[in-house]
Amino acid sequence: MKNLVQVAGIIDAEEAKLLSAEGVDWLGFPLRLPSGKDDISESAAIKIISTLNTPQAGVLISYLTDADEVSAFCTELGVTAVQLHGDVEVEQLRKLKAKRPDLYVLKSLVVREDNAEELLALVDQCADAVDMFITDTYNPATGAKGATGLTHDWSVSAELVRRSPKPLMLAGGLTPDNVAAAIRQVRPAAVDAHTGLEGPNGRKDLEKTRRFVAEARRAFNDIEAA
Ligand SMILES: O=C(O)c1ccccc1NCC(=O)[C@H](O)[C@H](O)COP(=O)(O)O
Repeated sequence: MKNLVQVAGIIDAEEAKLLSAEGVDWLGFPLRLPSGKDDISESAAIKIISTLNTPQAGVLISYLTDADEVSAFCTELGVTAVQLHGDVEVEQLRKLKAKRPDLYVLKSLVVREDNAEELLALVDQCADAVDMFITDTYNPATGAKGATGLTHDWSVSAELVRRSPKPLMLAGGLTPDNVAAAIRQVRPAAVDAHTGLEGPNGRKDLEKTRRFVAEARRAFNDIEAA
């Protein structure tokens, strides 16, 4: 799996249609968030996911940590990929892969000021139990681990790419203006954006999405050719 573009935080069918038309590969649905403030209902997400055609896919973004619960929720939603954003134990990751070999499992690595060594150790520990890692940015002011709109030190993500035997998706504060530079520095297999593609009304903006996809594709091509 490489050169993939994901956009997260889908709020309705109209937004999903816009993203699909602009060539976004994976659509991320954050659901059952600890805040209790999901942007979309589960029934609306199920409807949208049922309209997506392979290789396009819907991805559950979740803080669930129990393999059985994750598996059941993925079945309910009809997703083939799940992004685990919580502190999931490696045993649960192994259990999930054993139970659901059909499910593409992404494990988040949330980058803080001083946790690079911890994340490198996590990669060593979990790599056999996941299909992909995703780096994201911690916001110390709010405690948020996702959709912060903040970039992190990309040299940490680049080091994680070099260390990981599994592909890595880069997220955290990516926009049409910085995604190409991020790809050139980090050399990830995939990129993801959420708030950086929103307009003032909080919906994904057509021009930002179009530019993000074009810039990402161009940079992926460049690093492949180099
Ligand atoms: O997208 C969310 O609403 C979300 C909420 C809580 C945890 C994770 C979440 N999303 C994970 C993602 O893949 C986001 O796109 C990622 O955090 C990047 O967001 P942004 O920095 O706004 O581009």
